[in-house]
Amino acid sequence: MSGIADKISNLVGGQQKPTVDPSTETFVGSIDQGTTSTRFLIFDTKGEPVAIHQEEFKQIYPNPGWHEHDPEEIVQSVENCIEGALKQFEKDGHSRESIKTIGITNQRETTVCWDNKTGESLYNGIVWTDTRTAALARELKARPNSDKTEVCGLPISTYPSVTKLLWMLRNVEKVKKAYDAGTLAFGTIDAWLIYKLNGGPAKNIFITECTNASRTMFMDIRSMEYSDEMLDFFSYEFDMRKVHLPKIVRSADTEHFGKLETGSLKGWPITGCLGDQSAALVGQKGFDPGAAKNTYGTGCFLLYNVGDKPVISKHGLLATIAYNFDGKPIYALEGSIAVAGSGVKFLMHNLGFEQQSHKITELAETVKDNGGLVFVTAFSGLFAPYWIDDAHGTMFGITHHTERGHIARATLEAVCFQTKAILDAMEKDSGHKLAELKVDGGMSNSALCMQTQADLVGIPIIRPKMRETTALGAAIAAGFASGVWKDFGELKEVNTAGQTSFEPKMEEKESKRMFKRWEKAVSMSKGWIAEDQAEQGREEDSKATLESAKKDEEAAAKI
Ligand SMILES: Nc1ncnc2c1ncn2[C@@H]1O[C@H](COP(=O)(O)OP(=O)(O)O)[C@@H](O)[C@H]1O
Ligand SMILES: O=P(O)(O)OC[C@H](O)CO
Repeated sequence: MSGIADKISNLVGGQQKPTVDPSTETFVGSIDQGTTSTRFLIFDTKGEPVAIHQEEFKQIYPNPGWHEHDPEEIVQSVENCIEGALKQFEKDGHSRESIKTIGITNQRETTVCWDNKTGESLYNGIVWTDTRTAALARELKARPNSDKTEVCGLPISTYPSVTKLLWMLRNVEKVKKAYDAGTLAFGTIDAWLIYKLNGGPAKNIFITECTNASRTMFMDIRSMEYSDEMLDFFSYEFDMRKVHLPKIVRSADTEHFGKLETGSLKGWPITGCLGDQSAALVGQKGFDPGAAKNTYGTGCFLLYNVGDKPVISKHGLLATIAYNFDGKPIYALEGSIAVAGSGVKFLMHNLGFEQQSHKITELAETVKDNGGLVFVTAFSGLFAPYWIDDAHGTMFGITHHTERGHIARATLEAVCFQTKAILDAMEKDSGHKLAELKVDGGMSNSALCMQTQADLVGIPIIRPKMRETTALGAAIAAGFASGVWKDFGELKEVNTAGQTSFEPKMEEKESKRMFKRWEKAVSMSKGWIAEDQAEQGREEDSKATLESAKKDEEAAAKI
């Protein structure tokens, strides 16, 4: 159970509350489908969550560098969370009729392929962190005119959805068959959820929201439509126009997202959707150009609002859609870090350090500094601003003095160093220095991590009391579409009370020295996948897929 869930259940104290007249109350539901867990929250109009249910789901790592989710399990987790939160909500005396609308926010880039006749997924979802496409990304980069950042805002890497789709077309028999039959549907998690929650093929609501679509590499970030140039570029082996791509719609919309077709909220409308990092920017009310937020979840993502025109980075950042409520898109510069909380989980699950995340912070507090240890947590290569896909996780500076506390501390510091590198790049791209940085996400619970962050970037780090900002952002999008809130002014009081400010305390000389060591470690973490290994990787991809297909067939034969 998350901190906020603890808080709510403490407030509720297990007691039955008197029933409140639904006509005097207004709430907005929010589905938050993250990388490691799903949540459903119900917010009041002051942006306070009054009910939450959270469920973790399976992380599947079939081979080194591979990371998958079961798409059906994800849908089930959403349905379970809705039921769980609603039960709590009604136990507290509220009526489901007072929930006006529902928003969705989700992990981005993770790619699902399904058959649009049966509505069944054809393979596990390939998660945004997955690096099996490193060789494929290199192959794409080597093609003529492969720098498409001007069009879609993203560099070619293992990260965007397109490489995951191409991999499935090459390696997954069922996906290839659906492609040949003309029934192959592709989508990110928003599209998959909207399709399934609306009842799948019966209704065939096949749409994607624009902040999510901007992570596929198929969308022109200016026109907000699929780009012919991008579709042509990726159509050298398979024709991208033969794959069904969902229609791109705005983030706040009363016409296209449909409604829930099952469960206790059957019939409730969905009127908002945002990729999770865009949602966090909205939840932090980063509506003005120059506003920024950094979300420390499974990964860590810094979004900087650049206003109504995209800024194409020259320093390793991404251009992305921040949100589009009314047909006038707002853009952001983004610095994406692949490993943040997942580094903490790695220490817990792979190295057996502790069993709870906050204990990793406590372990890090047992030492006064990193003891000279630097941990480049490049488990998925290194994302922004470096984009080194052949980097692997590497620890430098180990001596007889090194203990577990140093490793825990270096794990927390890794995300702070990368954030510093991203802020430096952002300053170069935008010509502005941030005055403060707003933060949220699970790992921002770690005061040690946030203090280290302030020390390394030299500006105050502002952490709100209510840190479910991602879910709040989706609720805001849905609430705007359906008239719960009418303008940004009405959100002035939302989530402002009780924030914590971490002020920089470290001497600049020391923070510079630490950062220099980090940069040295980054340069030494490169080149861990040699060309021949990359090729071998491709052969192994095919072998592994054949094996998994064989297992599927054997399982099917047993039924
Ligand atoms: N006190 C803490 N110290 C360090 N890491 C933490 C702490 N609390 C939570 N985390 C980390 O935060 C991550 C979960 O954050 P969350 O925002 O829920 O992620 P997501 O939305 O990606 O699923 C986990 O990886 C967890 O290990
Ligand atoms: O699950 P998170 O919060 O780390 O976010 C995942 C991102 O959307 C991936 O781009």
